[in-house]
Amino acid sequence: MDIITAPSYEAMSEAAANQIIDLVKLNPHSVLGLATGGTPTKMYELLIKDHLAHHTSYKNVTSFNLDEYAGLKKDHPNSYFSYMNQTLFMHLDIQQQHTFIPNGIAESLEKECARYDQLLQDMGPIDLQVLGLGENGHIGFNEPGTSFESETHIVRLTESTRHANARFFGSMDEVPTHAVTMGIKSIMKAKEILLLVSGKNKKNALERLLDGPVSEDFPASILKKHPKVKIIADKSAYSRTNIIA
Ligand SMILES: O=P(O)(O)OC[C@H]1O[C@](O)(CO)[C@@H](O)[C@@H]1O
Repeated sequence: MDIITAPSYEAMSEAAANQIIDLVKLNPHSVLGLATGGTPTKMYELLIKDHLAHHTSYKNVTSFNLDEYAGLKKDHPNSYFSYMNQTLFMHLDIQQQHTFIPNGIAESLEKECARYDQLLQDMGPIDLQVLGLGENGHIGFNEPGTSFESETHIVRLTESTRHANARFFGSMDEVPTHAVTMGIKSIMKAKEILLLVSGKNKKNALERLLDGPVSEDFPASILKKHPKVKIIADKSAYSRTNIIA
């Protein structure tokens, strides 16, 4: 794993956006794995800015999102479908039919998981997977204890994850209890992984990732086994090195 420290959240986001822009310019048919949450929002803003200023085109790009809450309609303001549309897709020339997000209101979530795995198999592998890091080490919605062999599956969210995400909802009661997420095995199939870590509340998780053992108790630790992982952390999340992005 390579780790780069950026002096600020903005610099971290810029380094991440540049990596995506370079990839899409090099291969306009790239398959991107995308994350939601607070961490990548600035990166998405910078992708839009670049698209408007320099016309980087996404019309042949395919994207797969990591996860979606179970039980939220697509047009719910807190669904990851809404998040992706508003934060990124509607501002780019990406084709909606090339953007994939698990359907959290499918009649059978089990069948939805199988459908998503099939799509990943048919259209993958993902060229670049963007990840955020949960305070408890989750990646996607793969909570501690998830099998490293997992593919897309339904998860019961931990109280700590629901609590961390309650800031996006009116109250804790409104935060869904379950989600559909790409599994660890699916994430590990990506050719390249970009893990973004920002803020002091992620400091312990990042230290545990770097110093701790590879264990299902801490899902992100599996990234140590991937051949091509870059971590970009801002200074408040990691201050051990002075390599600047
Ligand atoms: O970027 P945040 O909001 O801290 O979230 C970290 C991770 O947690 C999730 O929001 C899932 O809980 C991921 O989508 C994200 O990558």
